[in-house]
Amino acid sequence: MTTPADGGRRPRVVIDEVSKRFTITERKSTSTVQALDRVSLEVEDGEIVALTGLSGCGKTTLLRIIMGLEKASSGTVTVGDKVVTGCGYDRGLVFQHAELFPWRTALQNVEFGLEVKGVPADERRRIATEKLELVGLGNAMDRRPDQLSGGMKQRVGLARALSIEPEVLLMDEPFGALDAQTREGLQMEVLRIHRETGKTIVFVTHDLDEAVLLADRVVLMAPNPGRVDTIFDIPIKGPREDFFAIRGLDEFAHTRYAIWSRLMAGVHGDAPREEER
Ligand SMILES: Nc1ncnc2c1ncn2[C@@H]1O[C@H](COP(=O)(O)OP(=O)(O)OP(=O)(O)O)[C@@H](O)[C@H]1O
Repeated sequence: MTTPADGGRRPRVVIDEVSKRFTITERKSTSTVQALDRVSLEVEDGEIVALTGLSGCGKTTLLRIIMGLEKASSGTVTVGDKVVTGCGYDRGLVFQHAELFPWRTALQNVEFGLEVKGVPADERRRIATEKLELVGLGNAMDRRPDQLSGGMKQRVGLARALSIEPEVLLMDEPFGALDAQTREGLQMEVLRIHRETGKTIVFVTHDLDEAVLLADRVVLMAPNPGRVDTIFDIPIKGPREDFFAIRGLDEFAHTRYAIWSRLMAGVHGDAPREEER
């Protein structure tokens, strides 16, 4: 790890040998699932990292441990200079479904996290308005969730996560439930917001296009037990918003193919563990 003492940049998130075992009780029998096995990963300040891999490889569990919603069985997660022991305002989470309060307007939903944080009313309104404008919902702030499209609800969820000014934005398949066009619009929004705010972003996706289009690095995980299989550096430099142009690049096709091949090797059971290679 680099530290300020040696002149290097300090990683924003350090995941150190994190393991997670769940105990499952079904009828009269008890079994355990090794959801994560000694996962280590460092995420640089301002970096975008995608977690991908087969169903059940522990992506959501890892994200929830970073968020502090789940406790690791062993190992630690450090965000900034603090070891994670629970939820905190330094991290914001966007879920696959925005989970908005149906009786509150978009503005009031975004204000909710700020209310919990104890921010005074006028300040809450100012911040919530600013974040809704940032995600392009300046004209729909007074609508309730049943008056918003799926994409608009996700934008409210994004604004809500950003309103507490987290250092790290965590997103669990944030666009997985949206149609292709809406999804692409939101992907571009995330890149624009990242350019404007410089937030560190860790997101879970099953969509390899999304992973390669948005991320600086893609972490491919493998199941049984959940672990890091391979980390891919994305060699596409410069602005990413022109998805049409990016998809036409050789680097895009090659990297996507490399991740897909490795993923398929796991599906067919011929992917040795890192230490066995
Ligand atoms: N609360 C829980 N109790 C018991 N087992 C759990 C719990 N949460 C997750 N698991 C198990 O841990 C493993 C990893 O689950 P997790 O949801 O993290 O995987 P995932 O990679 O996000 O899957 P998917 O891509 O299908 O969403 C799975 O075997 C799952 O059944």
